[in-house]
Amino acid sequence: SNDHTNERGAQPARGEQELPYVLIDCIEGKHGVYMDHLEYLKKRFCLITMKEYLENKKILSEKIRAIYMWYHKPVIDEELLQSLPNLKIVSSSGVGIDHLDLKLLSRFGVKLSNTPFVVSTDTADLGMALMLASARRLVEGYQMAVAPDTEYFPANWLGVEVSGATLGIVGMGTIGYKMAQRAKAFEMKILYHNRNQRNKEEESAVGAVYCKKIDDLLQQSDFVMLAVTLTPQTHKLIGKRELELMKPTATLINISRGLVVDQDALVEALQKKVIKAGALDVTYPEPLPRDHPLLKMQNVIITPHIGSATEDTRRVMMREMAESIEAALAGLPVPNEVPL
Ligand SMILES: O=C(O)[C@H](O)CO
Repeated sequence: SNDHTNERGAQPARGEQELPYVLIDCIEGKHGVYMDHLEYLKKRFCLITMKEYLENKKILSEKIRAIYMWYHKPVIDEELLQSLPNLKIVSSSGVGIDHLDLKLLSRFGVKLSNTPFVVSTDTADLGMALMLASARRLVEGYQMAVAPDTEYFPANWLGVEVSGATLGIVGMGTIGYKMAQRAKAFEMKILYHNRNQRNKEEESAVGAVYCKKIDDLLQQSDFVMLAVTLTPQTHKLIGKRELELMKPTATLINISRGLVVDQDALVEALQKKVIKAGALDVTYPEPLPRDHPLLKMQNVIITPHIGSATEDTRRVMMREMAESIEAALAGLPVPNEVPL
């Protein structure tokens, strides 16, 4: 796909500036960036796939100046960094950076950028969708509606009410706050737990009440929404003890990272009805092995890590990633730079 040419398919003419070399994986197939975006990228960069890089390491290693890390690929390790002496920036898609070793990047003097804000609206929308779908049993309802022998019994097809219920948001960052804005429109009572309390204006705009202790939030919420970043502090934040603090009628919704929850403890809590239901956009691993108990439970909904998966958002993400690379290579302030 790439013969180290510029957008017109020709080697740059003498005197014409060579496009900066950017390492990218997954430019084709179902994991790839969109074809029209690829055109956009090719106008700005000389794209080198991982395969091409490995085949022509000697020629390419000094030329590559940026990595376009689309959905955690290529995997960046010490060996790769060592082989790229002129690498200036890793531009990573999405908000989460738990797939990267920040200390390693900083040791190699490589900058990092992500796309933190553009994903928030869609991810909050998905949190809402999971909460509603779980509470109103949409997946089961669909299965019942399309079953060949279906019969409708209005009296025994019951979910739980979302409006007026208490939503506990764990992690009141950009996504958490957007969740609160949506939940307000659903007339929910909103509790939140966060490292730092939001200011009074922000709290009162959405009617959110701060719980300094996560335990208070867990005990009072009908829906617990996880919207924290995965860090050593939030790793398995929700375990057996926390699940037991939740109401037996409560639902756990996870739109952050699978590892924020002790998944074995969650399976057990759902099996034993310690909590009512789970709605998960994230698990570990992803996807789960096909025989995993979470895939067989009636009270669990799982989506395939699609928080930011709308066409519009993914397009903005791709563009922002390219802009961060251009800025870094031009020595300009890098939009969405992650401090290392
Ligand atoms: O962090 C994000 O933005 C998504 O989960 C994809 O990595």
